[in-house]
Amino acid sequence: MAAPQEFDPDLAISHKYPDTSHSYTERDAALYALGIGVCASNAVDSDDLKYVYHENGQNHIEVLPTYAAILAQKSFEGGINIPGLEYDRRLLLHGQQYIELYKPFPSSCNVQNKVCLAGLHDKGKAAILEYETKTYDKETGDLLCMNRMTVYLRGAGGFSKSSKPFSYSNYPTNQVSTVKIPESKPFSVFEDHTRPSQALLYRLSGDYNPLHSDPLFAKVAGFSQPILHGLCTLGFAVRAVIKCICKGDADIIKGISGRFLLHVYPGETLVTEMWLQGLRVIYRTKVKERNQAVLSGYVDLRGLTSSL
Ligand SMILES: CCCCCCCCCCCCC/C=C/C(=O)SCCNC(=O)CCNC(=O)[C@H](O)C(C)(C)COP(=O)(O)OP(=O)(O)OC[C@H]1O[C@@H](n2cnc3c(N)ncnc32)[C@H](O)[C@@H]1OP(=O)(O)O
Repeated sequence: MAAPQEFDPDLAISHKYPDTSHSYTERDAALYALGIGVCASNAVDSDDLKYVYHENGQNHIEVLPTYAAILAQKSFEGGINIPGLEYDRRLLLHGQQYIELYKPFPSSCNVQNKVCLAGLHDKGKAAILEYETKTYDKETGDLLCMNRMTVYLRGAGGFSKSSKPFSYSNYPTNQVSTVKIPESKPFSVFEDHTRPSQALLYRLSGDYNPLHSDPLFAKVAGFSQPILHGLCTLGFAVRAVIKCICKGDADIIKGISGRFLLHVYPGETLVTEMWLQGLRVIYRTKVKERNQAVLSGYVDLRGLTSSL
């Protein structure tokens, strides 16, 4: 058997990832919307219906801003590959997601992704990888969105060659996803229910990691049952912001950031608290049954709706 390759973080950073292309249709966008709870408790909700149905003669269905993360994840369908880094794929967790939105998404589109490794950190007990993906409309060449996905690889740290832990990032520190939760009463609170089958529905949008569907795999990964995709929880949280702060107008969202603090089990109730600070909405999502915070972050707006 060949000896494991020694991991060289500098080599990993300089590794070039190939561009990838894919297309999506209205059906993909609607399936995604259903996967993050759209219309689940009210099939005629006026804020929700436009994401799954051509209401009132609407020509196209609308695409939710968090669909940006699905566009980026398509580049990782073969799994995460970082040259020379050995890791147990069962111990991989989604740590953070950062999204910049430049244009509303067409209801169907051919897109091209350009990917690079934007960050790599040795946390001793874990390695943290940050992948930046820029997604372009292939026909017009327009940049639609940028995602930075943070992957937390339990058990894969300890690769630093000096006593100072290896840490590299190619972006400004003010874009990190940790937020200070205000001590004041939230501006708005929204409660929503995930279903026991939520992850089984959500995975059809492209993340087929068995952590979210296979009981045995989930146990080996350290969970009593399959857990919800982090991006599904993020989708629920941003829907709460769209409903309570944007008054249904998702086009006013220009940026989204979230840090996954704890796993969610499908079927649990999500309570999202929101605080308005200028054009930034700070949010925190808790699982009601366990009274534990599972996600926190912010949503940046282009402006406020006049009804607020
Ligand atoms: C494998 C095949 C896949 C194929 C599928 C195709 C797609 C592939 C690409 C997609 C990749 C995403 C896959 C999606 C997976 C999921 O959705 S998993 C579910 C969502 N995520 C979670 O449920 C994780 C919830 N969070 C936690 O459980 C914990 O926060 C943690 C991540 C385990 C960390 O906890 P802990 O080990 O106790 O950390 P600490 O001791 O507090 O901190 C250590 C350092 O790490 C930093 N850190 C902590 N948490 C995070 C985080 N969430 N994100 C980023 N960084 C984090 C922390 O700051 C510490 O650093 P220092 O401060 O420098 O010490």
